[in-house]
Amino acid sequence: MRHLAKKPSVLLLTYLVIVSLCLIAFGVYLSEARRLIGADYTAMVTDVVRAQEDPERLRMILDSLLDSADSIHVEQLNDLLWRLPLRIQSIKTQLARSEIPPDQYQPLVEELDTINGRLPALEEATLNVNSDRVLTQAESVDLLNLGMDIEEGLAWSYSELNELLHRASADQRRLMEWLTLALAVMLLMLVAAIGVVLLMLYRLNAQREMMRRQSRTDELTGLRNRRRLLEDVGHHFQRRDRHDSPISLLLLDLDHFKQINDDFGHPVGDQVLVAFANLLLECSRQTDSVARMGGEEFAILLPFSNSLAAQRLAQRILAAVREMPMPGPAQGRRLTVSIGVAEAESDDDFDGLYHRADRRLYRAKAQGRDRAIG
Ligand SMILES: Nc1nc2c(ncn2[C@@H]2O[C@H](COP(=O)(O)OP(=O)(O)OP(=O)(O)O)[C@@H](O)[C@H]2O)c(=O)[nH]1
Repeated sequence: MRHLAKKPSVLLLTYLVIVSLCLIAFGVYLSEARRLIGADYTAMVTDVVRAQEDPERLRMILDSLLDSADSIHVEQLNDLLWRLPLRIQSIKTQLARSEIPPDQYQPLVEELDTINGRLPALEEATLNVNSDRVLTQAESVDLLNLGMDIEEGLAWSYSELNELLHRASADQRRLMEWLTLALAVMLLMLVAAIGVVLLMLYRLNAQREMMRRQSRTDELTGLRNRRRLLEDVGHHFQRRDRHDSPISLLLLDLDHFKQINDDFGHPVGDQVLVAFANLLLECSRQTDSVARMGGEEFAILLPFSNSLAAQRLAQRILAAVREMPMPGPAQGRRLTVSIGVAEAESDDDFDGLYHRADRRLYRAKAQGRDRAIG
């Protein structure tokens, strides 16, 4: 992931590939789903099951007719002969509209057409049958043979058709299952792709935020650096202009810090700087901006504080530094700080305020250090 995050072009490419796959899969799903919606096998199966009763009924009617040439049997036969072509035509139409490949049902259709073509012969053979005219033995055998041929043809066609429809229906169900699975996988991929992109955005954002924080933080002490202090200054001076509230600045410089470095080494000097930074945070308020300006020079910007409040803070810091426990080898060494204090005048900008505080810091050094001049 970290590896990928370094290569936005690879990420973009990966994302595009995933999205393209999703779109292709979705397109296939749409076309297949549309194709399948047209095939209503349930209705066809119902029709065929009903049609399967026809050959049985034909056999029964013919048996009855050969037993007794009653006009009711002739009527029943005529009714069936009228319905059979309609049924055959309806099934052919439904097959033509279905998604079943024609080569699979063509032999059945041909058989049904043949049967359809033989129905008039059956009708003709029973045309003159009535209670006054009994069929001869030869006529009865012909009628029976013709009837059995038709009956067997119908039974075979409908049974094959029934099986074909069940196969097609099972294929349809299987395809729907695959399509549903494909859709689920596609959605998962989409969700994963979006997740990856969001995660990357989050990481990028976190990195940018960390870099922004680092660029405005002093690495050693964790205090604000000069850049961050100048940002705060802009903000506080704007507020001062709106509300006419005072702003003061403390510039602090550790006394003879070079000596600490020389006597105990640079790492101990670093520890002293960190301890001093913590002390400044403890002495100041949340709203104050405590910054390390560089080396052993620090600044505290005090919004809503006049010179008197700033002097009081400076005195507190002077006292606290004198008492500050020194790290490890420097224990027992006394640390002091010199402070320049200034309050912004009404037409002051930050440069003016800074220079006044800096001149006073210089004077504090010149007058023997370990003091604040305001
Ligand atoms: N340990 C440490 N020392 C630093 C760092 N930055 C600056 N210094 C040292 O701070 C010392 C500053 O010395 P000077 O400018 O002579 O000031 P000083 O010794 O404090 O004397 P006065 O300011 O005149 O009281 C130098 O020795 C720098 O090397 C830092 O990050 N860590």
